[in-house]
Amino acid sequence: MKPQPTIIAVVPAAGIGSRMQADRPKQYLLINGKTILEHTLQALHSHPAIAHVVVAISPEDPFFAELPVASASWLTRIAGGQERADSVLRAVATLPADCWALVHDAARPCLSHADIDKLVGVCTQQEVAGGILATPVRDTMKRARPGASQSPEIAHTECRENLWHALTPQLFRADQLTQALAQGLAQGLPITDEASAMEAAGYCVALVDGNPANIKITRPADMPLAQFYLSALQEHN
Ligand SMILES: Nc1ccn([C@@H]2O[C@H](COP(=O)(O)OP(=O)(O)OP(=O)(O)O)[C@@H](O)[C@H]2O)c(=O)n1
Ligand SMILES: C[C@](O)(CO)[C@H](O)COP(=O)(O)O
Repeated sequence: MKPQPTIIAVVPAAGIGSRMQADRPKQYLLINGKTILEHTLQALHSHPAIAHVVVAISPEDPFFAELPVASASWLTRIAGGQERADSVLRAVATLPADCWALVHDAARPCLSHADIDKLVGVCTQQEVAGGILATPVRDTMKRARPGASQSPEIAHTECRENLWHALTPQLFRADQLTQALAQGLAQGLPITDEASAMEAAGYCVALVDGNPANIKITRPADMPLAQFYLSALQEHN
């Protein structure tokens, strides 16, 4: 049995939530009386394997300082960057090299402790550089013809065998992730999650079958679904 590593959660929360079309960044919208960000931070902080939380906040953000959690001793705020990967790199680069970074979107509040346990278990017991929560694709996948049409034509059907949706958290050693992110960004690669940087750097990354309720709140239609999942989750975490 490998020793349990020190795990620090990293929460990218410096986005503007443009697709949500709200009056504030989506991580500050309320569900059951708390902001989405507070739900996410609480889900991470309340897990016994997580030693500390680092949250990336936009330097122009006027909301975070008003949250009670802003003064928590278990939380460190750092300035986010232009893109999600920049925010994550800035946060992970502050971590001790030998700890593990558990990177989780602020926009995913419906995270269960069971899923964190599953991810940590695979990453500490399998011979992999790290892993990500993910769910196998269930639907037939279509590639659209390029164009700005609201209802584009189908170009072709993609093979969905071995195709997964990447979720978060994504768990890697802080030193390896820092180097992989910096290298991927310097090369101009499309780094939309931590695993894409680690893959580009040649590392082996595990797919860990996670709960599909762990949705990323992105558009207005996601809010009632997130409220349903959060209410169900709060009986278990
Ligand atoms: N420069 C950025 C951009 C995004 N994020 C964070 O990355 C997570 C996932 O990104 P996404 O869902 O795309 O959030 P936004 O970028 O805010 O949304 P949009 O693309 O609709 O503007 C979110 O918690 C967001 O706050 C970040 O920390 N720094
Ligand atoms: C990291 C992520 O949530 C995995 O699916 C996703 O890539 C974030 O993408 P976004 O466009 O930054 O929301």
